Amino acid sequence: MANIAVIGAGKWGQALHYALSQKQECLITSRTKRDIKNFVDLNTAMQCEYLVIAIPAQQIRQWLKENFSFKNQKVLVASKGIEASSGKFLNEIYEEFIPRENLGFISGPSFAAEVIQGLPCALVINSLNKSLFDEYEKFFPNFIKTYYSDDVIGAEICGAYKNVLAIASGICEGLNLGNNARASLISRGLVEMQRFGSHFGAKMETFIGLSGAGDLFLTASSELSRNFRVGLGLAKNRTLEEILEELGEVAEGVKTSYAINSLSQEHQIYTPIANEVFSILQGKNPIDSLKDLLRS
Ligand SMILES: NC(=O)c1ccc[n+]([C@@H]2O[C@H](COP(=O)([O-])OP(=O)(O)OC[C@H]3O[C@@H](n4cnc5c(N)ncnc54)[C@H](O)[C@@H]3O)[C@@H](O)[C@H]2O)c1
Ligand SMILES: O=P(O)(O)OC[C@H](O)CO
Repeated sequence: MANIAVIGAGKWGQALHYALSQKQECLITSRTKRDIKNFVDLNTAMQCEYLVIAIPAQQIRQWLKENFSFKNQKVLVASKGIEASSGKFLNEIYEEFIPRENLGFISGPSFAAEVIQGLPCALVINSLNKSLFDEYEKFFPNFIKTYYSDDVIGAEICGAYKNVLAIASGICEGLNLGNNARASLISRGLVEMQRFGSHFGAKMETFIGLSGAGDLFLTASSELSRNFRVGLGLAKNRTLEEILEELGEVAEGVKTSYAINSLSQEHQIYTPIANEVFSILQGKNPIDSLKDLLRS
């Protein structure tokens, strides 16, 4: 009988299901039935001791309220984002439903499209409970190297913030600003997200590791990133509605930029790149944003 299940059968849920099926049977469930091996209904999945939850950040609170009842499950959160309506980090939302010692958060550079092909990758499992890492580590296949960190807030901020910076990088690419501009944007973005993170207690080392620089470099330099593609579309003056409709998948950086904009105002944190992404999403011309960034 399988003891591990993935909840959410989008791109990342399916890739994690593929990876976690290499060494043991792994169940998967979703709102709509899918033709995937070991697809089960939600109730069956919820009987598992280990649950990997891969649904978009903005839907998590509602999903937990409607579907989750705690029976000592050990939960690995696979989403990357900050709740826009409240500015809450995912660990704060999850802790309203699940004790923190039963929670872990995945971070690091990991395009689902590559994981589902079994290409090598390295991930971090972040938890205040090291034994949760020890238990989950055994489930991962040989092509994924797992690292442990207890910096839950640092990993979360990296995973969420880099999506906003990937939108900025896509805009930079779409405007043909060149390699120098992109390298400057990415490195100043790294400094910016570290400044934001340290305000909330994140550790410096997290930003220079897989969760920070690793995921930022990946997402901000490839068209495989949905967030990067949102930026490309914005640079071509396409509307956000058109871009998201064509994407057909979640681009967490959009709503996360709203959350960062409010949090940075509330806590007086200097976040110029994220603020410009927010303004562009509100209709500001990207060229005006560029001029303002160069002046600030
Ligand atoms: N795709 C990747 O490469 C990747 C890698 C790492 C992390 N992530 C993160 O994983 C999360 C999911 O991304 P994805 O790529 O699977 O997105 P996706 O758009 O491919 O799929 C999202 C899934 O969530 C489900 N969903 C949407 N609203 C829901 C709700 N209210 N209740 C239950 N399920 C709901 C959808 O049915 C869909 O199956 C995001 O936070 C993303 O940042 C994605
Ligand atoms: O396609 P994106 O932009 O959602 O990025 C996917 C992953 O977070 C990369 O690690």
